[in-house]
Amino acid sequence: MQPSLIFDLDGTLVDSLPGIAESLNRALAEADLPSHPHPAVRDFIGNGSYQLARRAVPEDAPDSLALTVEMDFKRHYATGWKNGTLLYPGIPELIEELAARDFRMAVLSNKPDAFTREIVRHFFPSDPFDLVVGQRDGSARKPDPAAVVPLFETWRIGPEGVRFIGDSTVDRATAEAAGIPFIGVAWGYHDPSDLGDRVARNAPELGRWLMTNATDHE
Ligand SMILES: O=C(O)COP(=O)(O)O
Ligand SMILES: [Mg+2]
Repeated sequence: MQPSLIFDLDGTLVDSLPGIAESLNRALAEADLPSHPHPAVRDFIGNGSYQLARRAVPEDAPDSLALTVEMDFKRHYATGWKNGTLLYPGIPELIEELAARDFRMAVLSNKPDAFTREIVRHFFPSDPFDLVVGQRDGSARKPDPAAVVPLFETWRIGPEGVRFIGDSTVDRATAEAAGIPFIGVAWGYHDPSDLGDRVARNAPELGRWLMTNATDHE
């Protein structure tokens, strides 16, 4: 039986850095704050939109300013993501092949839930995921292992039947805390050397690992 697969979104399925950086820098400009180049914004991504804003404003800025920048970021990103989000090479083919082989799949992101769903719907119109979960008020957020509970409930399985695929130390920590085997991807926003000993260099390699692993467990 194939394992069920949890995919991270930003930095794993899609390169969302250009759209995030553009919307964030517009929000910062509105608050008369300096903008950040893309490599800096890349390091702010991973813990959701509030942390994105918090890391982008001066360290001694009050939380109220970070909240304002977060709100304005979301306002710009509601339309801005469309011009600055791209699928990584090989990802649509990989997801299609996994779906054809009856892998059960989900997306778990720290991105706000509405954006997560909209982006997944846009890039994966065939609806290959059983569940798409983003960040909602009051819901558990990666690296809290409780974030994966809705997926276990949907699939009615425990961690041993699941694989977690992500680009960040946040994903790795979530998987480890939940007892799920983790596979890192080297093309995202974090140093691959921080992602453990299974880090795929490209989508075909990830596909081979996932499909071989499936056969191993049959
Ligand atoms: O937007 C973020 O901060 C992170 O999003 P991700 O969990 O899909 O990588
Ligand atoms: Mg990510």
